[in-house]
Amino acid sequence: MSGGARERGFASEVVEADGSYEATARVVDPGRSEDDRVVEAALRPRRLAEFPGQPRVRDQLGLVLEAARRRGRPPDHVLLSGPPGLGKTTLAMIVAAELEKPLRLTSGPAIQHAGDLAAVLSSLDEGEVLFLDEIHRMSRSAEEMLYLAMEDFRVDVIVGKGPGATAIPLELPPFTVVGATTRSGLLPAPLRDRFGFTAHLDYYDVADLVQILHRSAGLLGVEADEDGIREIAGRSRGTPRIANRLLRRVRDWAQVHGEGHVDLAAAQVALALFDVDAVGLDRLDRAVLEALCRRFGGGPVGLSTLAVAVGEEADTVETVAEPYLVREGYIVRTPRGRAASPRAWTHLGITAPRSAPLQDLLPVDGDSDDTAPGRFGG
Ligand SMILES: Nc1ncnc2c1ncn2[C@@H]1O[C@H](COP(=O)(O)OP(=O)(O)OP(=O)(O)O)[C@@H](O)[C@H]1O
Repeated sequence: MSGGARERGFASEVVEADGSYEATARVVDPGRSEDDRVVEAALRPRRLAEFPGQPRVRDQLGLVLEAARRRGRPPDHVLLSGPPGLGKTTLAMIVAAELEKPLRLTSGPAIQHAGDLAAVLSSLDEGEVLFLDEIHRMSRSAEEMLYLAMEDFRVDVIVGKGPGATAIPLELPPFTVVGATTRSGLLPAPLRDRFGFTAHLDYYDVADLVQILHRSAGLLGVEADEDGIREIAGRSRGTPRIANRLLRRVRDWAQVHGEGHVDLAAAQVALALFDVDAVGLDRLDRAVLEALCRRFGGGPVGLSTLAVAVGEEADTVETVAEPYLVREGYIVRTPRGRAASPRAWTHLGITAPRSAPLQDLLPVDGDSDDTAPGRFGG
């Protein structure tokens, strides 16, 4: 996000300070790496009509924006939720482009004090779009200031300290907030209520990813055939960011080992080289499944024991491998630990022992956030 902002020279840009987009060696990581940062700016669809997938969100957002345009007023504030890499930043940019207004970008972690937010809000021009990424990570004091600003287009600037402090109201021109979050459950209700339009982005199905990959291949000048694109789409975990990244790795392979043409064979060999299997699992994912099935008879086994078995930190297993494995139904989180589901045994090509715990285990309630268990129509 911030790299793209810099390239476009937006007037106010706040770079996220928490390292949440830091580079990662995992080719199937849904987070943004440094390498992605550069390429993503070029691959983002610019208008709603060019945005493949998420048809409901696209139609609803299109209606909200068109109505606002006809009224000549800024639209309601927009909240976009969903896992990383599905297009929240892209849609925020599209909102501004469709309204033909500038976009300001900042993020929750960058707004730690109400004063930080006041500075951004007071510099907005009429109709501008303010993109607040990771909005659930804003400080409480900034959140309270945002309620007022979103509802009444006003901020109270506190002058002075202690008993002598006074609040000076500052009128703001009407503007639109586009908030993005991977954890909508963490947003306080009063903040959520200020958004007139809320959309949840879901994982993409393979057909949508195929469309996205064809478009990206065109923009990158990569020759790619349908079978090659399909193969990449099927391994992309329902996530456009991962799809675009895998396409670049297959293109690299094709350029070094062939004529640069992305076809089925190139996709299969290149993605095997990068340890991404036919359904998008990587080495860590498979290590977790192998340990669970081969060493612990399918579980249930505690997270820390499982982590030791795969030689990783418990936190890494829980936050990096587990969300996708749970979402796709390979493992189940139970009150007594992690258990392999029938899909895990099938994927490893092992027959589950009769004693394997399959049906009698219930998932733990309240485990989910926007990044874990969901649906992937791949
Ligand atoms: N529907 C789509 N069509 C084409 N490309 C897409 C689509 N959605 C996302 N992308 C591409 O995927 C990449 C990641 O998208 P984006 O940065 O908008 O995701 P995000 O949801 O904001 O992620 P994060 O939560 O990490 O900020 C970009 O290169 C973008 O162009």
